[in-house]
Amino acid sequence: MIKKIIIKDFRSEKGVNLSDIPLTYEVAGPPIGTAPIVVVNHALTGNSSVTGEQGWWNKLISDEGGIPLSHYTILSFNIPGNGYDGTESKDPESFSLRDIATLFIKGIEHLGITEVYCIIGASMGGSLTWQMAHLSPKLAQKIFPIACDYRASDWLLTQTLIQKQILANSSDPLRDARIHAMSCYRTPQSLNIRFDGKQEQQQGQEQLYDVERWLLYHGDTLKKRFKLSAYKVMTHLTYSIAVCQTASELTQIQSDIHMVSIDSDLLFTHDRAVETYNELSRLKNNVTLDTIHSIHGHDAFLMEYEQLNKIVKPHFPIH
Ligand SMILES: CC(=O)SCCNC(=O)CCNC(=O)[C@H](O)C(C)(C)COP(=O)(O)OP(=O)(O)OC[C@H]1O[C@@H](n2cnc3c(N)ncnc32)[C@H](O)[C@@H]1OP(=O)(O)O
Repeated sequence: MIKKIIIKDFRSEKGVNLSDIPLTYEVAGPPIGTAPIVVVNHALTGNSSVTGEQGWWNKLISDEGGIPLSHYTILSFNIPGNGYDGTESKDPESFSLRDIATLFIKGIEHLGITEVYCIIGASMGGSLTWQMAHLSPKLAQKIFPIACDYRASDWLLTQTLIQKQILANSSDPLRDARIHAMSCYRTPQSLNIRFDGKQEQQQGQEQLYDVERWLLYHGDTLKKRFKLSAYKVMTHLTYSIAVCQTASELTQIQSDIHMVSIDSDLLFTHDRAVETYNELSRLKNNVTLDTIHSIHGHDAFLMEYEQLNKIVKPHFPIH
């Protein structure tokens, strides 16, 4: 069930004073106060529905997965304006990722939570995890930033600009932005092996390669469940990832840091994660980096559950 709290006074990074910001969230597993709390941050097109039949990370967060749902309280906020929180943003650039992290921290305080066991998220949700821990260095015992970066790389800014151009100029902006995004979420190898140049005959329909039909399917599917205004909000948030300028500035985080990277990720590339880890682990003891080996690229955080669960599980013991 989606619940709502109101954040009373908030000054955004842009310097705008805002009052009464609705922040919606879901809780799964044991009620708040009865088990260690895990805050889960969603990515670009995600939402607060993490677990259960429709939950987007239900293969990670379940008694069979890496985070046993019977033993950990899962708290997940909707990013304001993501289209699942009942609001529609008039200005997609009103919040930065740092603003969202501040709002989530205020939300946690509002719910009376003083200790968080873990903050976890992947992709933009992973960057949000870095940002929350950087803003509130003692908030969580451990953090899991997965397939993400603490600062938008020039490569990510390149892809974001393409996304913005498509959103501004296409006659079917959400579909076309999704198609381009899917090409960043997979690898050439993943698509080449899967589709192998095939072209299924479709009676009475335009003849397309299977990969083209798959891309169009994803474009059309997103249009059915996502608002254009929300996609613009989320695209701006991706653009605004700027926790700090150098990895050494992340040392102020007091939580144990468990980074996870995907060796074939074309969006948040593995070499950047290794650089961050090398710099951080030189200065700080409690940092680890695990690598998911996959041909699929960025999407592997939603596909390679055998590996992801194996990495995460030892950090979520059953008490
Ligand atoms: C900055 C950030 O935060 S980025 C992070 C954002 N990440 C995302 O949004 C994730 C995007 N990726 C997806 O959504 C992926 O589909 C995943 C990772 C969830 C699942 O990947 P896969 O298991 O390979 O599934 P796949 O992509 O093939 O999707 C399956 C669907 O495609 C359909 N499909 C498969 N092949 C074709 C084809 N040739 N033509 C048309 N449809 C097809 C299937 O019928 C199925 O439909 P259904 O979901 O309605 O049942």
